[in-house]
Amino acid sequence: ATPQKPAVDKNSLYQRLGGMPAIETVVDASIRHIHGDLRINIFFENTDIPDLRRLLVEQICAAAGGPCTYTGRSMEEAHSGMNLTDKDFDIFVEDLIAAMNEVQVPAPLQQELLALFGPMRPQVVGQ
Ligand code: HEM
Repeated sequence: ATPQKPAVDKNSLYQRLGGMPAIETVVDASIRHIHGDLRINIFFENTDIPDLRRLLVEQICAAAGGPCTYTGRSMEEAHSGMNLTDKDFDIFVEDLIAAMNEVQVPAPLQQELLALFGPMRPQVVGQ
């Protein structure tokens, strides 16, 4: 019989990161770093953080090849009216890296994750 296709590719970034628990750990640490960062935390003052957490987990899980569907808004819509700059984006990425270092994501996997989000810069900045 033909083996059934697995729902989640065993070699996906999702699997190599450590699945859902690992993604939740990364998102929680990232939110902590961003929230503690006086340079950008003002943007989040009216944000429902549990909501943002859920959407970030979905988005990273889906982008990494995991069994999730992102149910949030487009990046343009989510960041519209914020007028984010390249500098803001760089600070955000800096906080993500600090978070991934803290929870000990191996450097090569960090690079893979950042490669998924780097290309979103034009959809996030200047909206
Ligand atoms: C690639 C980089 C980024 C990704 C992947 C990302 C992802 C997201 C996601 C998934 C949401 C929720 C969408 C929704 O509400 O439907 C969101 C919202 C938000 N993002 Fe980002 N984001 C990025 C960069 C940034 C940066 C650089 C800032 C500010 C420095 C920022 C500030 C915010 C804020 C304040 C919200 C909440 C909006 C609200 O309260 O309605 N984001 N982001």
